[in-house]
Amino acid sequence: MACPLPIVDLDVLRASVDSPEARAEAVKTAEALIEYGALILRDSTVSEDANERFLDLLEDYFAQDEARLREDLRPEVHYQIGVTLENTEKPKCHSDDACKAVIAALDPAERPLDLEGGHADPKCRFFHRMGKTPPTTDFPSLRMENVTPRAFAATWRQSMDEWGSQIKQAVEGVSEMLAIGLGLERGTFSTAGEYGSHLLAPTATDLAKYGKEGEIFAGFHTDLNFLTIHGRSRFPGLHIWARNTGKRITVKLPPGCLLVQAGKQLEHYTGGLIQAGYHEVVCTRATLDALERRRTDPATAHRPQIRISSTFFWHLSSDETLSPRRFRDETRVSEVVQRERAKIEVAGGEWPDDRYAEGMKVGTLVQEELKHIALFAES
Ligand SMILES: O=C(O)CCC(=O)C(=O)O
Ligand SMILES: [Fe+2]
Repeated sequence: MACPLPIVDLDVLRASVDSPEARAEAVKTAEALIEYGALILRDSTVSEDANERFLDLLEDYFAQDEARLREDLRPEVHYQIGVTLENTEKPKCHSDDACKAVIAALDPAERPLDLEGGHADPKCRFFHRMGKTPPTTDFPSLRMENVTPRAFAATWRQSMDEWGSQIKQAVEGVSEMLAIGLGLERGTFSTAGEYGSHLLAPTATDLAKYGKEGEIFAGFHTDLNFLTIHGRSRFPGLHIWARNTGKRITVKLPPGCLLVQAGKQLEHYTGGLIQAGYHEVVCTRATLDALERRRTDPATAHRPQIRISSTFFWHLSSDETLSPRRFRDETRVSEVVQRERAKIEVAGGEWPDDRYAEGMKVGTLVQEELKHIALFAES
């Protein structure tokens, strides 16, 4: 299916938060996340050149020898900083009956590529933390210094922070538009995420090794954070599923645009009004065409054949308490929320008020989810 995702313009909100146009963009943001679990974002403060520089840096980093990459592994903190190598992170569906049921309910032609093999993903990752340290916390293991790779010591931090802070600001803008669109105070989510353990989290897939049509780079999954934002990748392959249509959507980002997706923290916060979006990354014909262009263009032929995603995971603060009941109470007069409730009721369904635990801390949710994806070793 071609890309039907709504395009939301953050510049409109920045120009004047009280204008009718800003209000319309805010409603569009909430509706897009309810309907598709994703949206395309325009934000003129995010520079495409900065994304390109970031992609170049990460290609060079992941082109290093494995021995050099291993210096940056931190399994003792569940890989939550530094590098994760290929075949470590597992797509959550392996260990989750609810996820398997989602796949079973899809039309066979719209299902993700087969996960039955139970393999971990061939993608690698680098985690660079971008959160503020909370003054007190029940989750002290989150206080960690970032890893600076040896060969890039002079410039790494500055380069990561340059791109990371641009997309962090963009995704915080989306959290504000979402709050307004849901009828909440503008700062509801941005304040709840003030001490979030935000992560710049690019993935890297070796296309020389895994560039075969049908290869799964990242198996069908949802993200465990609140909102995910991605800059453009040089290689297509990301598919998402909208909750209501059950159709696989091939994501095509127009130049200068970003992709935003809903994660598990947002799903829990809203008691399931917004659901974390399922997605996968696979090697398609289009991925291989992009690889062929890269191999044959003299300007890029010498560059590493590695697919980098410029991904950022925006979190709520770990000590924040999730209360779907409070959300329900605070949105009783929200037009968007009530319209959605009515739709569910007309369809004979019920609002899933008690499916999500009341009073769970965000940090606990994260730890539960990390166990599912094989990164959280019990100690
Ligand atoms: O590689 C991508 O484009 C997205 C990766 C992804 O889904 C993730 O990192 O959670
Ligand atoms: Fe993801």
